[in-house]
Amino acid sequence: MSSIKVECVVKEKCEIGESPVWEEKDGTLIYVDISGQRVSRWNPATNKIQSLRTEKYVGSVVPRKSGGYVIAEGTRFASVDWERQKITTIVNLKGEKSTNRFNDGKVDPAGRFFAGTMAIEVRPGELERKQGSLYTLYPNHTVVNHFDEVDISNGLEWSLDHRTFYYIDSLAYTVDAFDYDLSTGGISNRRVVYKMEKEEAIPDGMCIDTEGKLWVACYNGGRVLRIDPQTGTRLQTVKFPAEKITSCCFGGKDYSDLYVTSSYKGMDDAAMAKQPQAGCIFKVTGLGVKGIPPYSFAG
Ligand SMILES: O=C(O)[C@H](O)[C@@H](O)[C@H](O)[C@H](O)CO
Ligand SMILES: [Zn+2]
Repeated sequence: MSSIKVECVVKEKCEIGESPVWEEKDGTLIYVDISGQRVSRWNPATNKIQSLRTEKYVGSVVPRKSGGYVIAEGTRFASVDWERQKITTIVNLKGEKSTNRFNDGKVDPAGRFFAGTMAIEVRPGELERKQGSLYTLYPNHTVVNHFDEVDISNGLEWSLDHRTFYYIDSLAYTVDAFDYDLSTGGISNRRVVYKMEKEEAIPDGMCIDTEGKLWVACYNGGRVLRIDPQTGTRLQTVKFPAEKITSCCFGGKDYSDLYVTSSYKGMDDAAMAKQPQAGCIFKVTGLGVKGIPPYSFAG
């Protein structure tokens, strides 16, 4: 039995930390602070953080094959030239309400950037329902809207054989699956693969391990679950000293550490005093499983 250790490694807090991605070539972790409006890059070797301010709320950041990053920010996809610290619009969403914003996103195994939207929250979890959509930015910069009526578009992942797309609309309290057509990026045949239990609260970001199991961040649940999407069962629970756990990714040597983001937005002084590490990024070691390298946007 391995011994699991949870440690707060990024102490500079995020209001809403999200979208962690491990960069193998530099040994760095990129992530966003959604409402803090920044994209950040943390180097564990030096413990230095570089940040770039965004104009609007930034839902997610992904690596780009040609260098730099792509972000889903406000209602646009934009490229980030990290060297020059410059953000440039790739495409603005057409027909998206200005009261919406991008949330979580991830690149598929063919280099397409999937990201969804939601209404801007009045307070965490309080928002106009069914306003969001799921989009894909293709490498040729066309944008496809897959479906709308989403409450809070969140975690995305692909099965190891690339034939299934996993997706979370948070307020459905489920993890869903679609058949995935890797050649076109098309999705079909939606079904539920996991239903959250009450104390697991709101499903948020997620990632996959090399055994095809999903790690699901539980917002207001202070935990990450390992679930088996084949059987719909929970295999493991890892708890954190912060309730608002937002997302996770594998990283570090051989992708054997789990990096977990969190949020302190909406917490009062009493809650902050009880959870002084809310907003940190945690590292979980000793899980005995590994993740897979992230994909990069191909356009
Ligand atoms: O982290 C995210 O994906 C959203 O941007 C957050 O705002 C929370 O999910 C939300 O507040 C939960 O209700
Ligand atoms: Zn999220």
